[in-house]
Amino acid sequence: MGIISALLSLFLAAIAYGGADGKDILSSAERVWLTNNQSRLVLAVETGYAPFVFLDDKGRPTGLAHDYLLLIESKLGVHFKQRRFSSLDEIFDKVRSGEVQIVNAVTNTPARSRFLAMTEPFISVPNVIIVRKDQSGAMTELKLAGLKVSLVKSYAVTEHMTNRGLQFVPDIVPDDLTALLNVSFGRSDAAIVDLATASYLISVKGITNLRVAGEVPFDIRLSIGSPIGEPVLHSILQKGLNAATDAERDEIKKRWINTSNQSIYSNRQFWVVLGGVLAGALVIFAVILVWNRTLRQQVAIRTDALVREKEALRESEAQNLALVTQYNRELERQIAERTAELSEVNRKLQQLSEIDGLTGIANRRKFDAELDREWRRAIREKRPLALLMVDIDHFKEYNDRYGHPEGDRCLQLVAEVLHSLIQRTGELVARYGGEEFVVILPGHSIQTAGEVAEKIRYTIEARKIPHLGNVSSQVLTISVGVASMVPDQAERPDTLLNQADACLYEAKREGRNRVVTECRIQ
Ligand SMILES: Nc1nc2c(ncn2[C@@H]2O[C@H](COP(=O)(O)OP(=O)(O)OP(=O)(O)O)[C@@H](O)[C@H]2O)c(=O)[nH]1
Repeated sequence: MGIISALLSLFLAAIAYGGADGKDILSSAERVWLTNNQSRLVLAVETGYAPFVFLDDKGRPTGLAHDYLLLIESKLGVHFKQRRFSSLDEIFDKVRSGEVQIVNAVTNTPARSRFLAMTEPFISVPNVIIVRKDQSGAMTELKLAGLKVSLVKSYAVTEHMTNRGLQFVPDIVPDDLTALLNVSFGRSDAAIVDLATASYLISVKGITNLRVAGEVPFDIRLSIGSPIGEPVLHSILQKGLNAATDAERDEIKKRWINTSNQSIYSNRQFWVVLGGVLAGALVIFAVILVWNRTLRQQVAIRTDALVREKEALRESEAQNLALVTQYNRELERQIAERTAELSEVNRKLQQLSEIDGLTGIANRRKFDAELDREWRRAIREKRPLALLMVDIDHFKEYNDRYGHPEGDRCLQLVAEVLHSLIQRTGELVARYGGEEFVVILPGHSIQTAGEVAEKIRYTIEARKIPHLGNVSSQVLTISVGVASMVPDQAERPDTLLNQADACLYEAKREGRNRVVTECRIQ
């Protein structure tokens, strides 16, 4: 039954583990043992031993030693149960009580070797001398003489340094960070801290003024410990550790220990990166230059096109303006022409409206307006205004005997005579209606007006125009009524008109062919 169980375990272990090359690094017995005991194996995880083993921001175990343990787990094809502890002393207690079987970051000492079996050290970290950057030169243990040096209490390296009879002034501090800060703030001249811890704390805490100045000949050598009573486990852990390749070890080391205490400028990778960055910058610069030039060319082309468009627009506007100006001038000329024509037409219309169509002298409308004007002027100037009223004698007889057209010619003849005799400024001859004419004589007294009237009468008679109907003389004659007065505001032009008309009536009554200047209004 025992043999069957062992074979089954071996079979299950073979199924559970599948190495990359298909070979198990453990012996069959070890694999069986591991499979049977894996559930009781507990890995102690120390939570505050940075950078070797500690908890990250999210509370997950991490660190250099933890990475080694993960690597070993991968090599062995197992996953150990974990328990967390805040101190190594606590872990040792649990090892002694059998609750912890694996301690993954522990330095071998004679005391510890009494209950822990240690693997070969998987990492050896030098203890280094840390100084401020403003302290130049390399450091050795001997050069520490006379300087104040911070060392961490109960560290093996502290015991080592104090037992060497060196002439420095020891400053014992509780932890690595205090030692580093003492140097950073000038409270100590130097600190002895392992390179991994120094590198980790300087980076994480952002301490920028420290540098590694040298080493002390005492390394930290970390091993994986297992209870002294578990030799198979010790062998398994050692085999897992042995399976780690140099490349894997280097990778873990690089991840946690910054060895670039030398100048960054001596780092080839730095120059490669710098070269790459510079080359990239050069390419970007060239691209920007080309782009810039292309943009400038495009801007120049576009600007040129815009200038040409603007010029064309300006020319077009100028042409349009010239056309509009020319058109406006032509319009203005035509308007002026039309206005002049209209003025002329209006003037002619005005004239026509004031001229008698048959005789060509002023008509009744013109006469009324002129009489009114001269009446007011006479009032203003207090001068006399005279009026002649002329009527052809027996004109009905003339028409009847010679015909109406001949009558018209007779009227035209009388008008012509009147017009030829009445020429002075302000004087006016008008056809009053039918065969009656009127003459306005501004400034004439009744006497001078009578003289003018007589001259007219005489001239007409002297023409000897045959008028057989005019029984007394057989020629065309006229009768004239004359009136003259100095008008005043109280009177109207009708007064003068009525007076002249009354005199004309008197002339007719007295036998015609005569001038009457004095009469009474009936
Ligand atoms: N041919 C012509 N005759 C006109 C015109 N206007 C008026 N007459 C005529 O003039 C005449 C006036 O006649 P009457 O008023 O009787 O006066 P008269 O014959 O001149 O008589 P007395 O004035 O008393 O001497 C009428 O026969 C009208 O027909 C006109 O434009 N042309």
